[in-house]
Amino acid sequence: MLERINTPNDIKKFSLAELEDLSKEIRSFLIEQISKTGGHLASNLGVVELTIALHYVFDSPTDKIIWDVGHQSYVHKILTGRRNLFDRLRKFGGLSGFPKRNESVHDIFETGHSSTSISAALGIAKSRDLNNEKYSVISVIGDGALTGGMAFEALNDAGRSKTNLIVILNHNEMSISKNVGSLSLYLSKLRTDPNYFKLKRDLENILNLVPPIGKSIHKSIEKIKDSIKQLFVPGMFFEEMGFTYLGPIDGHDIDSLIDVLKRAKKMEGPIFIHVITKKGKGYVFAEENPDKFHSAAPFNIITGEFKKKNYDTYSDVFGKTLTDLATKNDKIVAITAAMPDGTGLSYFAKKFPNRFYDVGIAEQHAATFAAGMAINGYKPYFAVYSTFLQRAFDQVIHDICIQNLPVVLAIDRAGLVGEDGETHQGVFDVSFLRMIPNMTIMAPKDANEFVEMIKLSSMMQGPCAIRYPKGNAGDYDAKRKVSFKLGKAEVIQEGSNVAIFALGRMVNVAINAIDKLQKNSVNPYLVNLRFAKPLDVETILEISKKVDYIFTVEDNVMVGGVGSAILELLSDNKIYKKFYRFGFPDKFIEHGDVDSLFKKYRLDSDSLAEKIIELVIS
Ligand SMILES: Cc1ncc(C[n+]2csc(CCOP(=O)(O)OP(=O)(O)O)c2C)c(N)n1
Ligand SMILES: CC(=O)[C@@H](O)[C@H](O)COP(=O)(O)O
Ligand SMILES: [Mg+2]
Repeated sequence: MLERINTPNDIKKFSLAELEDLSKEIRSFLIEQISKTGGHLASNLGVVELTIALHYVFDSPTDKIIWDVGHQSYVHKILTGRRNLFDRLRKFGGLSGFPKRNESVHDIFETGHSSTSISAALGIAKSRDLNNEKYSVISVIGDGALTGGMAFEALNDAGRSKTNLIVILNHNEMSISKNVGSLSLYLSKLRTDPNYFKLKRDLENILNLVPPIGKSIHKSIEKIKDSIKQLFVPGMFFEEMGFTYLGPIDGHDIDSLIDVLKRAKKMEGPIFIHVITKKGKGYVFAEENPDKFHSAAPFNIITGEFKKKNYDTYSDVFGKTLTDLATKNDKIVAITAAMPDGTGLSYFAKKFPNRFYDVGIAEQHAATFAAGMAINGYKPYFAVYSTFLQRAFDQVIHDICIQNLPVVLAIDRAGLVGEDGETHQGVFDVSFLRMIPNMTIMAPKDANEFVEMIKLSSMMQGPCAIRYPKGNAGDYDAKRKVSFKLGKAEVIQEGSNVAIFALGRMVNVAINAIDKLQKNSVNPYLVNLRFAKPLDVETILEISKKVDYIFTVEDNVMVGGVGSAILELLSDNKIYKKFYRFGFPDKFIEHGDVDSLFKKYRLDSDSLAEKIIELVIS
């Protein structure tokens, strides 16, 4: 059947049985493809029927479907003519794993970070009304994404707006890990108690039988109705917020889904549809371990096994080291915004469940929550992906740094993350943290240094950030002591005439360029900066005075990065040398494997050496 689908119109004449067959075919296709490429399998398996029903009932792209986070948009991509591109899903130059407007007219709004879809949908709906146009606008949001503050801000605004808008909650009780929070408990209550739904219908029928006798009596009856509803009716929270609540609906029953979507399409005002799904549906290993198949590496379909990982990632090193430190320091607490596994904090959570906090997809709250704990004498570590820390920019300034609180930002996935692309590359943190007073920023060149940085951070009296990359941390010995001091760089190699100042992961890129440089008679000083703030002013100035050429290397955007910081320092000290910055340009970095991207942006060792040779020799 898939062969016959090139646009959503192609499914509109299908019978229910054909739609059900189609859902099976799509599931097999997803499992087959993602087992080879990797990708967000479990979330997509969970929305197969919902996506089919949406495209069956609505007319995309006239009707606008907006996917929150967008990691579950693969089925939508299959139905909108992109099936043949799945061999290159998330590969360099291939199909994106998220909605992209330049990929298809059916991708209405670009996403990647969570909890934005209701705001975007409301904006589109409001502007549609200003234009006197008629079409449906639908936001599809997961229960995990619904824990994000923006989603509440948007519900709050949309509910009183009376605007025609449909919000579909895809409720599977999972974020990446088990979903958390009181709203999640409330939703689960609605999901698991079938009496609620029946009671709602019965109650409404009974209450509607009460005849409106006289204006004031009518008012009193309405009040009584409201109080009774308040006590018993499911979805009352959403109803009270101004939405018409429909549900809960079995999200794997296409017939019911089509029915409810058709009803919603005809209704006025904001509608909230509560759809119950199973994350990983239809693939036993993903159903049993939805977290492992959330952002899955390639796997064996028959056994459900991933290639064995025989190394520690930086996240593992972080999780293990912090757990170690916390055994000796009972003030250490750990915070995540819905990423306990990705950040390595699951080690900590297992050993210290009472000192571990998963606050949901709520980075802003997490940062200020950390500040609150610090006020009371605790030492909070907020472990967060670089890209998601962007959400908490003001909280870092206003709640942590102004009060100079000893919160540690453990910034995972700093620099390129690769396959997730523009929305996820962690290439801005040095720039946006560097300008904040009181902030210290470190970046390790390897795991041994990383362990020292974590230890140092546990003793710091003010805010600090450690940024480290995704992936293999290489060999390390947690017990090996690295000579290390706050604000001091490491001079790896003495040289003449040329200096290279490199930060974090890029130090090794520079080390690997040395051979080629020396073969071409370029003998540089090589400095591992370790600190992007405060800079090691003494070492940088001393070496800079001795050379004619200065190169800085970082895996951050060049705008405002550590290269800019050194340039400012030299200028302030009236040292004017030939200066060249290696880093990411002033553009968003697309998806692809990290090696290809480093090559494209000429940040691999060969490109580095070639450029330096070109500038110094010619
Ligand atoms: C601001 C932000 N923080 C964290 C993430 C990482 N993240 C991606 S998907 C996800 C869980 C989403 O859960 P849900 O919305 O319920 O979708 P499901 O995968 O269950 O279908 C998380 C935490 C993100 N994309 N954006
Ligand atoms: C969609 C999203 O934001 C996450 O699922 C992210 O893709 C996870 O990235 P990692 O695979 O690096 O943990
Ligand atoms: Mg979910």
